[in-house]
Amino acid sequence: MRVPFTKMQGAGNDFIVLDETRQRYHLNPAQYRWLADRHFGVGADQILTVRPAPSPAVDFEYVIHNADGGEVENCGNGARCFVRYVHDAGLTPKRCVRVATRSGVLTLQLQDDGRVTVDMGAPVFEAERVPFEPTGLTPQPEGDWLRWPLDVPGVAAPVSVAVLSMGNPHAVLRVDDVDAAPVADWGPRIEGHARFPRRVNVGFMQVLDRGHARLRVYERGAGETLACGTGACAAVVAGIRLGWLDERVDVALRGGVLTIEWPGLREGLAAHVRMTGPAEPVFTGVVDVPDLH
Ligand SMILES: N[C@H](CCC[C@H](N)C(=O)O)C(=O)O
Repeated sequence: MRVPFTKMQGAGNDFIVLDETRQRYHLNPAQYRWLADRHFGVGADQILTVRPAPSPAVDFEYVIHNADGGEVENCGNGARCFVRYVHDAGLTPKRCVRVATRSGVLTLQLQDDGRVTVDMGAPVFEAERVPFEPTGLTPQPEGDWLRWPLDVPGVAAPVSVAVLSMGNPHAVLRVDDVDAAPVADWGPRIEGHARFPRRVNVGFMQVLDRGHARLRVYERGAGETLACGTGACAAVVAGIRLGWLDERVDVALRGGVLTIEWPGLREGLAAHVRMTGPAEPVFTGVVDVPDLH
């Protein structure tokens, strides 16, 4: 099947954007995996699909598939690329766009300097809504929150993780040096941990000062990416609640810098997280997607 696409990236997290506002391609997980494959397909961390608004309350539907072909609830870097795409493609004259995802509605604002600010909604802390299964673990209180001593197979001592959702699940670890962090070793062991029924995105955060952090993320369904927007949001929210960070933080990831703001300790935990960062088109193309099952 011949499918036009636009390749985009947000802080090095890269995407294939498919426009289904005029026709549906009805791709299956094997075909999404093929598209994302960096040797046999186009190559990307995620595939983002633009669909018509499902209700008058939003402008578009925003659908996300990981490189492993699975559909997921949210993608922060992708949201920035989404609004850049729909504006540049002339699908909307608006510079502020509301989109429906599987996990809720996001508001996306194109800034004059080309960056994009996304209202990512409120973080979710209830374990059962992440979802996370803490039964039998003794929480470790810190700041106004807690961490969990996760028993990671093949790792001698329990690993302290903060657990929360940005619509998608996140486990956040604090490390002294992201460059030395065991991302490739611990990432998959935690991503597939039995206490995360829907698996989890794993963030490794180094706190530089109360307004600056470095972060690497081993993403659910994609492996380590150069940046993870929801991961940056989750890491900053965790750092604020645990007493390590102030409410506005510049997060340096391997592919770029994201600014995350969350006034949750001042305005209440239901305060929304705001993320600002880049969104760039890279190239357009047409690809013949094979029949795969
Ligand atoms: N791997 C994530 C989806 C993409 C998130 C990331 N690319 C972002 O920018 O938020 C998950 O399975 O929940």
